[in-house]
Amino acid sequence: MGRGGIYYFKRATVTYYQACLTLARKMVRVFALALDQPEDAFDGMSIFLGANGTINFYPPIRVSTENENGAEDSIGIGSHTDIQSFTLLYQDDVGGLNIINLDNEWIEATPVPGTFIVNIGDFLMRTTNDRWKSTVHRVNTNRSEKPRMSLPLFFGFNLSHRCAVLDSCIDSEHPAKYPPYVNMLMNKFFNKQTVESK
Ligand SMILES: O=C(O)CCC(=O)C(=O)O
Ligand SMILES: [Fe+2]
Repeated sequence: MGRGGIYYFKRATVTYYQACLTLARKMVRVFALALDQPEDAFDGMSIFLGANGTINFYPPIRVSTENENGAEDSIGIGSHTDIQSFTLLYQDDVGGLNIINLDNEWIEATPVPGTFIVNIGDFLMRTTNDRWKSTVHRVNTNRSEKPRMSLPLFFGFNLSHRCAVLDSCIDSEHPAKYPPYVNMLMNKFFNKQTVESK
């Protein structure tokens, strides 16, 4: 890519990122209503937020090889949940993303043109007292002919936000499972500092 290419790449990336943020800020209003909260309940938490975007590239791996343990080598992403509030995930048409459904089975998240996948993250799961579950997902080795790309935007509430389980997610059968807490990313950062300074 020449220098001009980098310029257009940056411009397209920033434009995409900003459009995702605009969409995400609209989505938190839908989420608030769905959780029986005032529409603007999350607005103030979505200002100085931690929102990271990445571009994931999965090269095609046509030849299957074994590592020293006899297991098949893989290049993908192991099963995990995203830690922020939610993820807006664009994937191209190659496929390979799997999620665990409510029956605890791995299923394909088959690409649907013109759509995003929305993965609930751990932070929103805690905020909703586990009413909304963070999605366990993984990406398999790309065995297709062509490279795969995905663009996740991990949308988190304000890093300093001290958040409690929403009152609308608590009742006599569902007492609050979590004490008030500061945004997890911040906690993670502090924990890391503490461990490293020991
Ligand atoms: O590539 C994908 O479809 C998912 C990527 C992902 O799970 C992640 O970056 O956290
Ligand atoms: Fe993920």
